[in-house]
Amino acid sequence: SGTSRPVRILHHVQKVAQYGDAQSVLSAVDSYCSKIEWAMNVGDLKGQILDAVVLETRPHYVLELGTYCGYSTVRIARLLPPGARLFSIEMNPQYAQVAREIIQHAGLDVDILVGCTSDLIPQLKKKLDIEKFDFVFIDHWKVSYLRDTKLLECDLLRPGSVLLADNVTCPGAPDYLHYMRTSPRYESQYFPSRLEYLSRGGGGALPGIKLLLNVT
Ligand SMILES: O=C(NCCCOCn1ccc2cnccc21)c1cc(-c2ccc(F)cc2)cc(O)c1O
Ligand SMILES: [Mg+2]
Repeated sequence: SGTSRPVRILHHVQKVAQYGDAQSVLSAVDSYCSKIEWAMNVGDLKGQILDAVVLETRPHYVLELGTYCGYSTVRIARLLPPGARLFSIEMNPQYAQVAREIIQHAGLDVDILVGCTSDLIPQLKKKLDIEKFDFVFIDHWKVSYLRDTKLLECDLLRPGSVLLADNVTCPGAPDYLHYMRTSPRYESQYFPSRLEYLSRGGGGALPGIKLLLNVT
């Protein structure tokens, strides 16, 4: 098909979600990805963990690594107090544009930075007039989690900053997981969950088989 999966998700959101209503945007993405085609959004089950951590942290400066369609970006932004700033890094310009339109449909204001984390993170201090990030959501290349966390440690984190990472067991970020569990700099907590959109809601391709085909 001509369009990309994120574009098909955007069209669904624009068709069924109420403009300015973040919850209806999240529900539209979740119903599309449960019933029509799987996509790698953090999803509603893990999204509830994300919500709880954001609410507990009450962050003012937030960084997200891996925007994709902007689903987790909307999840985070809808819970931030006015004046808080959310920056999200996406390397794929097409995905970044879809995310901007989904975030706009939710009535939220987020800065999407297009590029690779390894290039952008060292520039953030200078580029953005911010001191430190209070909360970081990590959901990009699993092989880059540890390297980018160490880049963040060079002066973008403070005592009490919270990092939350998706997929540390599936697909997995074993080096990151080991580092966070053994480094004296961090208190680590593991939230057991399930891969997004796998509980069969009926309809749509059986995601397990499709996913395995994709993975192989
Ligand atoms: O791969 C995943 N996410 C990453 C996307 C690329 O991110 C690239 N990327 C985005 C900004 C950015 C900035 N710098 C460098 C790379 C940068 C990802 C994959 C799965 C998954 C699970 C099971 C399967 F069978 C197949 C896939 C699930 C997830 O929840 C994920 O998040
Ligand atoms: Mg993920």
